[in-house]
Amino acid sequence: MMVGKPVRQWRSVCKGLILGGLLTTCMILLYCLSAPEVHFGLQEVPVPFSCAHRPSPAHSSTISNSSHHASGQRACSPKMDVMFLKTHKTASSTFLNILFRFGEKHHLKFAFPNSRNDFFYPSPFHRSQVKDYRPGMCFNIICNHMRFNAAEVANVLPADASYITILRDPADLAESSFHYFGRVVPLTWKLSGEDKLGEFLTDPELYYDPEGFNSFYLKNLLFFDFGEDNNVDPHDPKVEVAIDAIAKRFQLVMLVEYFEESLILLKDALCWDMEDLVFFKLNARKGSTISRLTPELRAKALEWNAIDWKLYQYFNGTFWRKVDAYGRKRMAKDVMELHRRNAEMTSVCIEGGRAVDAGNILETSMQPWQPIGEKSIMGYNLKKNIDKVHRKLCRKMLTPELQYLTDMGVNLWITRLWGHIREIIHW
Ligand SMILES: Nc1ncnc2c1ncn2[C@@H]1O[C@H](COP(=O)(O)OS(=O)(=O)O)[C@@H](OP(=O)(O)O)[C@H]1O
Repeated sequence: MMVGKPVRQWRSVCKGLILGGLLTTCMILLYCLSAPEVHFGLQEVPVPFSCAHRPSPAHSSTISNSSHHASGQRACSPKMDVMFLKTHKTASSTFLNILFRFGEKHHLKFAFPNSRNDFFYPSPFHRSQVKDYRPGMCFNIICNHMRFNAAEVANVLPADASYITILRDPADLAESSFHYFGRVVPLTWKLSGEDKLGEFLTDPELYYDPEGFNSFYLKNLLFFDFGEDNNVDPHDPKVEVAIDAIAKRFQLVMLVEYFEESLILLKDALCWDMEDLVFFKLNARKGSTISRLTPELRAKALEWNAIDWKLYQYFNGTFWRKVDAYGRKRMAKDVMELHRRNAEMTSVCIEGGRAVDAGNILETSMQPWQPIGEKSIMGYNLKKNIDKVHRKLCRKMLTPELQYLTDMGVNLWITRLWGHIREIIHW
C-alpha cells in the first residue's frame, strides 16, 4: 500500500506531462497557423477624427443624472469611442459585458480579434490582428485582451477616443492569476505540495525563469499587459517612465476594489447614463477555490510583483483624487443608486438571486469558460418567465464573454476547438 501511492502519483504526473506537452504543441501550432503573418506593408491612412454615430433615440432619454441639466436636457454628449485595455483577472469580463451592451445599444463598431477572443496575446497588439481590418478603417470600441501597443491601437481608433483600464491589488491578482493560469505555466509543474501558491511565493526565484513559457502570468502581469517588460528591476527608471506614459494615455484607470465607484467616474468622464452601468459580477470563482493569503504571503506577493504594486499605488492615488473632485457625498449617493439598480435587475433576471457552481448551470450558453483542470468559475441561471421588457437585457447581462462575442459575430473557432479537445480528454 505504501508503494502504490507514489507509483500512482508518478503515473499521473507522467500522464499530465505527456498530455500537457501534446496540447501545448497543438496550441502553439494552431497559434502559428492563425497568427497574422503580414505585419508590414499596411499603408498609413489617417483614421477620421471621430467615427461616433449620430445619437440614437436612446440618447434623448430624460433620466436625470450628472450629464443632464435640471430641464432634462443633456449638458454633454456621450463618448462612443473607447479603448478598454482588458487587463487579466481584474473584473474585466464584467466590464466587457457593460461595454458590449453599450456598443450594441448605440450601434457602434467594435474592433474584434479574428477567430479567438484575444488579439494574439501575448504578442503585442498590431492592427492586422483586427477582424476584417483594412487600412484606414475606423472603429468605435476595442476591448478584448491584448498586450498594449499604443502606436498600433491609435491606428484603429479616432484620435479623441477615451482610453480606460482597470487595476487590482497585485497580491489578490497574483492569487487569482495563479489559480486560473497556473496549469498553463510549465514553471509551476515543479510545485508538488498542496499549497502550490504558498510554496511558490515563499521562494519564487527557485521556480521562476523569465524565459519560461507563459511566465508573465506569474510576475507583474499588469505591467506586462501594458506592453512593458515585467522582468525589469522595479527601481529601474523605465518603470517610472512607463507609469508616466500610462497616466498620460489613459483617461481613467479604474480599481476592482471600488468597481461601482469606478463606474460612476466612468459615467462622469464619458457622459454615459446610470442605466448603462448596471452589471452582474461575471467570471467569479467559488469561494472554496480562493487561497486566503496570510499577511506574510501577501507581503511576499507584493514584493514579488513590486512593479505592479508601484503601478497600483500610483493609480490608487489618482483614483481618489478623482473621487474627491467628483465629491465624496455625491459619489456615495450614486453608488447607492447603482446598487439599487443592480439589486433590482438581480431580482428580475437571476434564478435564485445568485451565482451558482458550473455544474448547476442549466443552459450551455450560460456556461463560462473554465481554467484548465478546474470547474471553479461560477455562472448564472436565467429566471423563467421574465417579462418581455427585460428578457433580452437579462440574457445579455448574464451571457459569458465567449458566447457574447459569438453572438456579436466573432467566429471563435480556435477557442471552440480547444474547448472540444478539453471536453474529450476531460481536462
Ligand atoms: N464587479 C466585480 N467586483 C469585484 N471583482 C470582480 C467583479 N467582477 C468580477 N470580479 C473578479 O474579477 C476576476 C475575474 O477577472 P477577469 O474577468 O478580468 O478575468 S479574465 O482575465 O478575463 O479571465 C475574478 O476574481 P477571482 O474570483 O479572484 O478569480 C472575479 O471574481
